[in-house]
Amino acid sequence: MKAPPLPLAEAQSRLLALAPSLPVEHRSVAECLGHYLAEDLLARRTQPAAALSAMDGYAMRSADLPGPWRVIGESAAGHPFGGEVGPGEATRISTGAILPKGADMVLLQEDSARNGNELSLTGEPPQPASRHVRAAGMDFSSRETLISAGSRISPAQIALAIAGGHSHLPVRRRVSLAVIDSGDELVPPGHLPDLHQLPASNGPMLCAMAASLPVDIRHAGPVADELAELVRALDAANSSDIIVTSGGASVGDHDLVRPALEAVGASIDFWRIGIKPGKPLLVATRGSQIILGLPGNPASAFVTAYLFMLPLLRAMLGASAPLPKAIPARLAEPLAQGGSRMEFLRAIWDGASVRLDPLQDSGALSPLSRANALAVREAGAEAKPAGTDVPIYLLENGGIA
Ligand SMILES: Nc1nc2c(c(=O)[nH]1)N[C@H]1C(S)=C(S)[C@@H](COP(=O)(O)OP(=O)(O)OC[C@H]3O[C@@H](n4cnc5c(N)ncnc54)[C@H](O)[C@@H]3O)O[C@H]1N2
Ligand code: MOO
Repeated sequence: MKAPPLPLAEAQSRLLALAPSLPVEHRSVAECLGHYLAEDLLARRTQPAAALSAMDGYAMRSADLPGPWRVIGESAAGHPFGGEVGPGEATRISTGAILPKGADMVLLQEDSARNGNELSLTGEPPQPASRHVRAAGMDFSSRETLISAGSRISPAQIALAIAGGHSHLPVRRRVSLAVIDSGDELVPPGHLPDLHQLPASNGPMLCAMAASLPVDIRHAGPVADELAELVRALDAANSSDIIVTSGGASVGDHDLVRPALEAVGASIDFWRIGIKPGKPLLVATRGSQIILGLPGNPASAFVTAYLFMLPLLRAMLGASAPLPKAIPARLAEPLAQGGSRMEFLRAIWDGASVRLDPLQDSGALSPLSRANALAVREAGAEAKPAGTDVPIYLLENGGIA
């Protein structure tokens, strides 16, 4: 008897359990954007290393308020004042410059008047007195954890790592991914198809979804619906960490992904999951290689890539949270009751509410390209009135990782 389709969460955890842990390498910080940090990153220095001024003005002792003061020198960024500020004394100070010894306050130049070296208060003194002073260690202290292992490295984190004294970061090596289009009806992109044909669009879409991750991608096909052809394509991708096929995953006479996987000695981990679109998803392994057989319908391929291919890549790259996160969103219109599978409906989120695309056929690309969210309808869910919250997955930039 055929096994029933696996529930989504179970299928995802079975796939992620297969993800091998890739070796760690030390990569130049500037080349780490989009990688995941392999170990906690500790600060090698304190920032600011000493108390700094946050404004242009004068540094003095708050005990000497309301002045006047005598200006005895200057502390500029990169050129600290060598002496000490005593009672009734002040130094000129610029933004980012070290607060001179003895001073604990910065008076804005707009709140002061200077005549030669005589300085007087003309506006309000800072409240509290330390308002324009950045304390030593305000940002971070030496040995503090700057970025946790498993975080995806962002532009701000590149800056933080550099400020923390790092030139290289520990990250996993790049993943190699082979994407194969399969189907007799497919013609390569750019070729004008006959009536019985269509351009192979899934492969380039899947490559584009993964492109912003540190992944080396090879694209092959379209491969004909012949066992020998598929076997040749799978063998040609032998050295890739992951193979992703699309099409031929279902039960038709020409759906050859399963027999081809068996022919190359791969073992099927699971086949068919309880989601719509995307039911015929197939997961297999050949040694340490993981093979994802995605369904051929474009929306099915997209949804399974979003829920399985990208999380698998993230997990292999060391992400602490590889699965996408849903947020609640208010329905702009009523939602009909659910069917037997959990659904991922192509939807538009406008920042206030979510509206389903009227065309939900898994063979249609136009709703997928309009969508900026996938709205979830649980299996067997009751009909919901407008205004109810449903979980949605935001497709940032159309679903790139
Ligand atoms: N009797 C049944 N029929 C089907 C079932 C089922 O359970 N019983 N499942 C349906 C579901 S659900 C899906 S999803 C599809 C998926 O089937 P396959 O993975 O075998 O995909 P194909 O049949 O090869 O193709 C489906 C559709 O997608 C087009 N396609 C395929 N590859 C590409 C590509 N690279 N780029 C663009 N378009 C592609 C293909 O031309 C077909 O139109 O099966 C249902 N059937
Ligand atoms: O699950 Mo299929 O993916 O409904 O179209």
